[in-house]
Amino acid sequence: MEIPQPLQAPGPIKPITCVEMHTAGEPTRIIWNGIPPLTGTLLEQRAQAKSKFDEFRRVLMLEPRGHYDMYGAILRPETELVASGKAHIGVLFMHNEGFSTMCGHATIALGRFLVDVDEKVFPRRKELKYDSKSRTTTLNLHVPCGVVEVTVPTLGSGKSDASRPVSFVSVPSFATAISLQIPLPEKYRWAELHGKTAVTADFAYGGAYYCMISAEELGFLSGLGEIRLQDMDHATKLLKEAVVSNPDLQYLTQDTRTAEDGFLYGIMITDTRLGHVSAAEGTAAARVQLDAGSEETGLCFFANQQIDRSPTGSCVAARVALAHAKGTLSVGEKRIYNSLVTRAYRGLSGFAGSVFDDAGSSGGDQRSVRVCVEGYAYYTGYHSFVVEKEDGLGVDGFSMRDIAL
Ligand SMILES: O=C(O)[C@H]1NCC[C@@H]1O
Repeated sequence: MEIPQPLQAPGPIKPITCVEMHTAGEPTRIIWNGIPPLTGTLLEQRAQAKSKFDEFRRVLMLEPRGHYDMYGAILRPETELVASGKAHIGVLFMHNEGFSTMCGHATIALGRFLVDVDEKVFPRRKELKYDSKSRTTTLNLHVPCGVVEVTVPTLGSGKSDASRPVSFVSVPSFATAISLQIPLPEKYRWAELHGKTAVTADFAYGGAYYCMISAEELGFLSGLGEIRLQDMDHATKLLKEAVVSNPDLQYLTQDTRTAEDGFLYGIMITDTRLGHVSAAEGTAAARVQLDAGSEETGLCFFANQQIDRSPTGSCVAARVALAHAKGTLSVGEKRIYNSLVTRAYRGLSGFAGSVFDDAGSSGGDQRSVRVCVEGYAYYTGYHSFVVEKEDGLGVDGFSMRDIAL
């Protein structure tokens, strides 16, 4: 793929150049040029991005260049694991509130992008191995939670093949609590509870920490069949606050390499009653399908109540680890995870998730499994962003939601 040249904008403006993709409807703004100087290990680079250059995130994620639900990936060609040969390239993930530890949908998009670009953008591109039997290229991506192995379908020309799914193998993933009662002090209760003072939920890690709760348990008795976004936003926000503020529940998110990464990233509302949808039921004919035995739908609120359009790859890893811990998904068995978008638009495909291997058997944590997540990503365009010096808004991105809600 030809990478476009940055705009030659007037004045002392540094253009930021991005390629745009979507994975199951969720955007990834891949930033490859105009990135501020970040040095050291990947986590040190993330700390500098947070403390010194937060305007870089705000200007690209928030309005008028982004929107409340925008997602970004910053390429980091130099990291400690790239230097030691354990990874080919690093990446930092960002969203409306800050930086995340892992992102599956962006990993799927990055897989295609990194196979398609040249050494100018991806210095170690030449080191990637092409397997002619499976017609795939594999690469190791250094993400804040560790290293994920990405397998990208590749055409004879060396470019990525959009007609087959990209897959990645997650970092060791595990359930942290099954059917846990979460007490809800009065200030954390919402209308649909109708007097209930606690809810039951599951917790799991898939590179980031998630809480899984059924729509019914939240009080939405029609499940995700009736989508009440604002009410679900309110309920998940309160539930997250109830978990995060409860000292007895801190252990649920404290099992990571760094204390900074042990936080509850998202609430996934599940609905197992919404099983398979035939192509005829969707709004578009199915073009791509992943084969799997079972299928379920979810809606994920993450970061500052951002809504994932995709089935949330890192949460698929968490959900597969959870299903395995519950004994409902055996090694190698595939399950399809839909988002509301992939359920509605059957021209898109959900993510397939399966237990890849038992991380415990290779010397890791006994409870952990590595999960294989598969999905499709597509290019949507490219941007060269500028900020003119006369622009009164400067680099202060805003969100209409903060003003209006
Ligand atoms: O697919 C994922 O894992 C992500 N999508 C947005 C929120 C998560 O980081």
